[in-house]
Amino acid sequence: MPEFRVRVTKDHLVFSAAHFITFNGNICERLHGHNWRVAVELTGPLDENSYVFDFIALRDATQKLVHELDHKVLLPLQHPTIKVEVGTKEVEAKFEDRRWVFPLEDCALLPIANTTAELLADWFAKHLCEVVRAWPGQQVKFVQAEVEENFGQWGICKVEV
Ligand SMILES: Nc1nc2c(c(=O)[nH]1)N=C([C@H](O)[C@H](O)COP(=O)(O)OP(=O)(O)OP(=O)(O)O)CN2
Repeated sequence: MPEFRVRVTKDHLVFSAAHFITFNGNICERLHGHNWRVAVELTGPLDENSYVFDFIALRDATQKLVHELDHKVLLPLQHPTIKVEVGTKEVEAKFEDRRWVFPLEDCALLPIANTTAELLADWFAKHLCEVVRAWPGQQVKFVQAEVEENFGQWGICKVEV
């Protein structure tokens, strides 16, 4: 049996956002930004339209997620050492003796452990999985999301539906 996939990537599937990650234990980056590009791919059999999944529906669902992150500060809610406290108007992030305060509306509060390209791809893939699962008649097997942090540097996550 041939394997079928659909893939969507567009010039507008890009979000400009700020973040900082930790790596190698306790090294914490300075706050900085990227123009992150997103591509998504679904694998599965063909339906009665000879589609794996409608490109348009996949594009629009991905665009909604991109919009949630665009022009935001990306903050990880499950980081072991970056502590994020969400107030009514502001968000405070602390790492060791460093502290950042942002307006609440400027933040994307993400249930992930670090804002790496890989974990952002995981966030996209899991949200798209929910969209796909709710789609009538779909038989998609895998959802893959790819996030490019800088030119040619992609984090990729593939999840089973
Ligand atoms: N596998 C991963 N490796 C790295 C990630 C990641 O998410 N997954 N992230 C980073 C940092 O966030 C870093 O900021 C990457 O940004 P980049 O601009 O590519 O790195 P530079 O500091 O070298 O910036 P230049 O503008 O290219 O000098 C690192 N690794």
